[in-house]
Amino acid sequence: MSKPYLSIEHLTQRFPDGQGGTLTVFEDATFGIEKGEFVCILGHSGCGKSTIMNILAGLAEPTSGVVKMDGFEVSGPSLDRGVVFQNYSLLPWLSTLKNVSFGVAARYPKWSRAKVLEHSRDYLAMVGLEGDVIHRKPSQLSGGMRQRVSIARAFANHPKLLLLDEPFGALDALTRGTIQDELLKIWGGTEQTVFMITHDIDEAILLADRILLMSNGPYARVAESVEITIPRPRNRTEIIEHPNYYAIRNHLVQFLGQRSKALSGEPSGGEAQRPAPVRIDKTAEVAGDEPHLRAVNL
Ligand SMILES: Nc1ncnc2c1ncn2[C@@H]1O[C@H](COP(=O)(O)OP(=O)(O)OP(=O)(O)O)[C@@H](O)[C@H]1O
Repeated sequence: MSKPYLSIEHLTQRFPDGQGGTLTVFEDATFGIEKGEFVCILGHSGCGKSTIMNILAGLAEPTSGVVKMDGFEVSGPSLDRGVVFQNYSLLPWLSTLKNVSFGVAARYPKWSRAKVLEHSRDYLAMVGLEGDVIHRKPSQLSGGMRQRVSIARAFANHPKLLLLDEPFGALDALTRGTIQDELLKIWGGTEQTVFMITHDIDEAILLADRILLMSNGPYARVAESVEITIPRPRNRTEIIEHPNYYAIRNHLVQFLGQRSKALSGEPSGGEAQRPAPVRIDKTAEVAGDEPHLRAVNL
């Protein structure tokens, strides 16, 4: 079997627990992501989602295990991997426009200055930032605006892998909806692979091809990989009418409410810990087709 585009193998992270002992956040986590896939990860606070993302970004080293992208081991940050953090991490001494354009200029060194600026402006406009505001420094923007700059900066670089850590958390519902739609549009028109942390179940169902479910730490696991069996294009008002919507949603809620606790706390014993695939498809049942309801209950 060929390896997935992004391959996470035996990933283990331990930290000193502050009391002379060791905290094992996760151990031998093993999963893959295909090129062009949109994958969301859900799990309770502290299970290790940001730790996984930092490792995928090349910003942190795991205790052991490897991450390979396109066959090459990830080590250190790269323009191929774009990151949007919860805390937006903009450069405070640069204007909004320059916060975006400096990355674009690095990504496309042959572009003229005018082209770099035009491209950067287009991406800022896409997240609703136009006019005078793009010449302001980050400190002169609201939290939601800063978050939008950070999103524009990551998207404008067309990274092969887009890593999003709760990117819409600071946004009001309306802006959030608009930017989710923009994200889907950008992603749909490219071969970009997206890995996104969110705490919002409905957002995950709207956006993802697959949702990875993490059990609680310590010894957290990427326990399930739930396929979102709802065709695209998806629309936030119509998606809830789809026969699979509530079946999938209930499965996710049940996992986060109950099984995430029950599954936590077991050392791996050195075995690769792979998520169980879950496919819930009520439409196949209705059609009287062969049964496709394969929800795996561990
Ligand atoms: N540098 C560090 N040193 C010690 N412990 C750490 C360090 N970084 C993270 N941790 C611990 O690792 C665990 C996982 O943290 P992480 O931030 O990855 O969780 P998370 O799932 O992203 O949480 P949240 O949803 O709240 O952002 C937590 O128990 C945290 O306290």
